[in-house]
Amino acid sequence: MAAAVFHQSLGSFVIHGQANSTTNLTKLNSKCFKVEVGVLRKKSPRSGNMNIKAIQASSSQTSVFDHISSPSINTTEESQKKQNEAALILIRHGESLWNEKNLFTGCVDVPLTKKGVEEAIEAGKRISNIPVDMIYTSSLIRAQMTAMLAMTQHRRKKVPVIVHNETEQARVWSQIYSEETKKQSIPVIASWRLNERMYGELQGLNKQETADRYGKEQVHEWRRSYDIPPPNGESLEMCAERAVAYFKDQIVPQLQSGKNVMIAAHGNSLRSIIMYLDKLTSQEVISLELSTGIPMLYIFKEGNFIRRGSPAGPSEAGVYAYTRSLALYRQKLDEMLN
Ligand SMILES: O=C(O)[C@@H](CO)OP(=O)(O)O
Repeated sequence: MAAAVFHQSLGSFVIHGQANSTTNLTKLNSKCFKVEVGVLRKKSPRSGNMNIKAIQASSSQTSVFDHISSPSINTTEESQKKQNEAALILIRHGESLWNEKNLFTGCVDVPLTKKGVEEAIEAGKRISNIPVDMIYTSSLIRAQMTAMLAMTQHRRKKVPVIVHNETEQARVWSQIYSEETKKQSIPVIASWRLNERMYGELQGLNKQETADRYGKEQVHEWRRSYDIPPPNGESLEMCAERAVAYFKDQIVPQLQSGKNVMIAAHGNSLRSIIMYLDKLTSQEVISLELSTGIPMLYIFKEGNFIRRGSPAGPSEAGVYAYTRSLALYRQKLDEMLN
């Protein structure tokens, strides 16, 4: 079960899955207290001012999430733009073979473990009622596997199709010649800018052995500080320069046009994006931990990102109560599929 936890003393929070997960490095102490998933009022003043009832009452617009076949719920691109509302799902990849071995991975391209595959499928179940129009992944296989496995669970059953624009030939050779087939597809765009932070000379080293050798504090600084890079690697700040820039340049315009977006990426590239979305300070981001395979939902509305936390299940009431659009989308899926 996912939970978001405030760290009272630091005023920041962690997002984690199983308490005993090997990838969850967060130690919860007595100063931490749980809050309802997705209601991070303290760190999200924009969302903190709203309660669910108020939001239900205020969201009387027509749906922006509807690309399913019923004509009664289709909206034009123009009205989507006007409404300016879209879902944003972030997923850290499932456990990789090097997570399992406790090795620094960074930009080394290793696949998921069996547990990672299961985590990705579970993540997919949790978001199976949330609309997805575009998928962004890093160029690394663990993020791409996660996105594809998660989408096998989506109730809408659109087909994720990797966009190949790396050369003109690749672009031409991967064309789809049916408008109907295109409509039933979800473009998947892979970019190295969403890759894990490049871990430099730590890549391939065992995390425990490195801590034994250089000291726990030094290794924690390399792993979690904002601006201290590991030897010949990227600091979180350097990672943010490419990942957040990509998010702002490529992904925000899609959200602004009403497209619902899923991003499958990595612990640190997502930490940098969440730092931007939640306006965390460089001190607060130190305590931000993401477990493997836990989806997190934001609503983009009127230029703001409103954190909705992690859907614990495909029908979690809180998620759907939040916007009329999401509730309608889910209802239409129920009607279509039942
Ligand atoms: O090894 C890595 O690439 C990352 C993510 O698994 O590790 P860390 O938790 O140290 O940032």
